[in-house]
Amino acid sequence: MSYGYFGPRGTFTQAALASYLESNGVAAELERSVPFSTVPAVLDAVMSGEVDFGVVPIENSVEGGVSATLDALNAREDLFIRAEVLVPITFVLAARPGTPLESIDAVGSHSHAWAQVRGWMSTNTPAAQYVPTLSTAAAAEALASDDDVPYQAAVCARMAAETFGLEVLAEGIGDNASAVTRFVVVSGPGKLPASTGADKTTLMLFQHDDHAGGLLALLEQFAARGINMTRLESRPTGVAMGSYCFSIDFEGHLEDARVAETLKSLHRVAAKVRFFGSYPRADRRPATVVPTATDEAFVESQTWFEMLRVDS
Ligand SMILES: O=C(O)C(=O)C[C@]1(C(=O)O)C=C[C@@H](O)C=C1
Repeated sequence: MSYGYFGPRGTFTQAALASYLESNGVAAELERSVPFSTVPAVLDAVMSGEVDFGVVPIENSVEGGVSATLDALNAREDLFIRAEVLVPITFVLAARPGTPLESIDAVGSHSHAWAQVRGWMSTNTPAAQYVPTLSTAAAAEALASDDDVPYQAAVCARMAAETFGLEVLAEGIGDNASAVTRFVVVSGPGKLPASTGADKTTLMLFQHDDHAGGLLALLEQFAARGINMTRLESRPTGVAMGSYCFSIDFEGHLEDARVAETLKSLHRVAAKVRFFGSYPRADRRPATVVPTATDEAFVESQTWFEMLRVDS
């Protein structure tokens, strides 16, 4: 199997891939994995078959959904999430060896990373301008190799600073010490990972039109079948101002009766349902299923219904 990730070397995404490979007993595959400089490039490589799996960030506990990933997944057909990985995010401020903190007037990093260190930066380098880069590690790589970069420091992972020979000026600079980013392992069509009892499913829902109660009509399908959602985000469809679709993660697997029933109902109610897969939860936390939403409860109600036909 071959793996691509949002690179270059030293991104948090590479750390997520390393953790995924290790937990699957194939840590050595990291050496052969291929970095791509943007999320769309990772997904294109999966679609073209250049790599079998791609790893991209999808959600951060401080900044929320990674729009670049949600939109890029949406813009491509036949991509499915096969696994998720959680990585604790600890940022360092790195610079070329010998750079004094006081001399820094511009800092490069990924926009998601910058948003997570804003407080520390405004206290410790109040004059520093932000320069956006493609990833945290891209900021570190360019700083180490290019004399013309318009910044003197990068916000990145310690691994990126070490990989590119930068000095760590400060560490643990995130405003929220418990920040976590969730990454997903994506592949083309294939076998759905087996149900484990601790799974998540990801969908994108499209409405027929914008009307009062439109989102409620979609959401009540989940509520009525006892399904707990873990993320809900609206994204512009790009068709017209005010036209939105909804990206949703929820507890459960396609093989669970309550999920199957919900999907069938959503197919009736929504203009379009994109199914991005069911996969094991990284934290292995079992789904909360109320007694009225278990597989047995659904089988029992189906049996009752069949009996009505026979007995009446
Ligand atoms: O730039 C990186 O290192 C990434 O892996 C991307 C990314 C993100 O998109 O959220 C991942 C984790 C951090 O929260 C900051 C940046």
